[in-house]
Amino acid sequence: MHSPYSLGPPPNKRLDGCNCNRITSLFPSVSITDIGCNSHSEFEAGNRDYPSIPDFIFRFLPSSSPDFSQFFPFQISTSSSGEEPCYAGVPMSSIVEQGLGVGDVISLLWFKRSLPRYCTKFIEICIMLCADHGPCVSGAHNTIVTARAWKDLVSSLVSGLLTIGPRFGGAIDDAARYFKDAYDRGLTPYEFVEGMKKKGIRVPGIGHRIKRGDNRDKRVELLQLFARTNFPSVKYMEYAVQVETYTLSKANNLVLNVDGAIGSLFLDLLAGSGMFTKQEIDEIVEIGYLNGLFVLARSIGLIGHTFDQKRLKQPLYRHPWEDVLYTK
Ligand SMILES: CC(=O)SCCNC(=O)CCNC(=O)[C@H](O)C(C)(C)COP(=O)(O)OP(=O)(O)OC[C@H]1O[C@@H](n2cnc3c(N)ncnc32)[C@H](O)[C@@H]1OP(=O)(O)O
Repeated sequence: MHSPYSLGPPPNKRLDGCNCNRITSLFPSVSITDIGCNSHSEFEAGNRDYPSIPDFIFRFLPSSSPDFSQFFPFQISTSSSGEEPCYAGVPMSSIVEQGLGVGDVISLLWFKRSLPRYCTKFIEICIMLCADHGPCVSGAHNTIVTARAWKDLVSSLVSGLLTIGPRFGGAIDDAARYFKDAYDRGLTPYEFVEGMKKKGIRVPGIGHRIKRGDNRDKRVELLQLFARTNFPSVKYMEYAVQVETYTLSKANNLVLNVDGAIGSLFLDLLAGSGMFTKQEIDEIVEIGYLNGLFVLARSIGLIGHTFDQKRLKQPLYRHPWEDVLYTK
């Protein structure tokens, strides 16, 4: 009787050796003749005409087989094996012909699906608005100091990126996590904020060094305007605004910051677009996809700061000693 594995085309000549022995041990129902090896003596002679394990799996094992995916520890959605690369199955030519943008590419590569245009436009606005915030913020400062030490582009870039974290640009995921949990549990802003205070945790997405209740962050306003105009629902964002109203009653610097705006609005995108199951939303929030938006965006600005320092041939940075309090 024919094994189901023997239905594929005959193996091509391969350079990576005969794996008959390993294939037959991985798949006990496969005989060496199924995969084109005529005898063990050929196998023992190290005949190189027979399929490699990946070749065998691709060509002989049905992709519906429960065994299939376990043999691919690197599972990717960018295919480079055909005539042109594909992102999550969408060929590059189609991406270009349809006039898609970087938001669409992110939706294909990160979320593995084509999202509606208002979603990909929102992603693009996040990236544009977070690309730079001047030279004085943590990331740009580090990058500038490194570039002025005449380090290369990659070193300058990563020295800035490494400052992204809970206090600077890296609070988007936590903002999404905490706002989602509080909203889904029906907590009032008072219960949420005071509960966080009892736990000794600052509310992620709230607070700014410079911005105040009477000097709002323009980026937040722009994101809110776009979402209110284009999203089917902004319930998480409205909840974050209610939290902000409460925190502003405590201190004038406790505004909804750009991390909090992106975090809450991305929850609205995930929940309102109808493109994600509840389980997928929970997984995205748990894994933490959203800080990636800030990392990607700010890389644009940090690269610009590196080029500025090199073009202007800036000398080695030395911090003014007047700032330093020398103690014993
Ligand atoms: C692009 C961006 O980087 S946006 C910022 C992303 N980060 C966050 O959202 C994390 C949460 N926020 C924070 O940690 C802060 O608000 C920061 C780091 C953003 C700004 O902090 P600063 O302006 O330096 O405020 P500072 O640390 O001096 O705090 C002032 C007071 O406000 C309180 N406070 C500040 N932020 C919060 C917050 N998110 N929740 C509750 N209380 C807060 C502090 O406890 C402090 O009060 P205390 O002195 O009685 O303890």
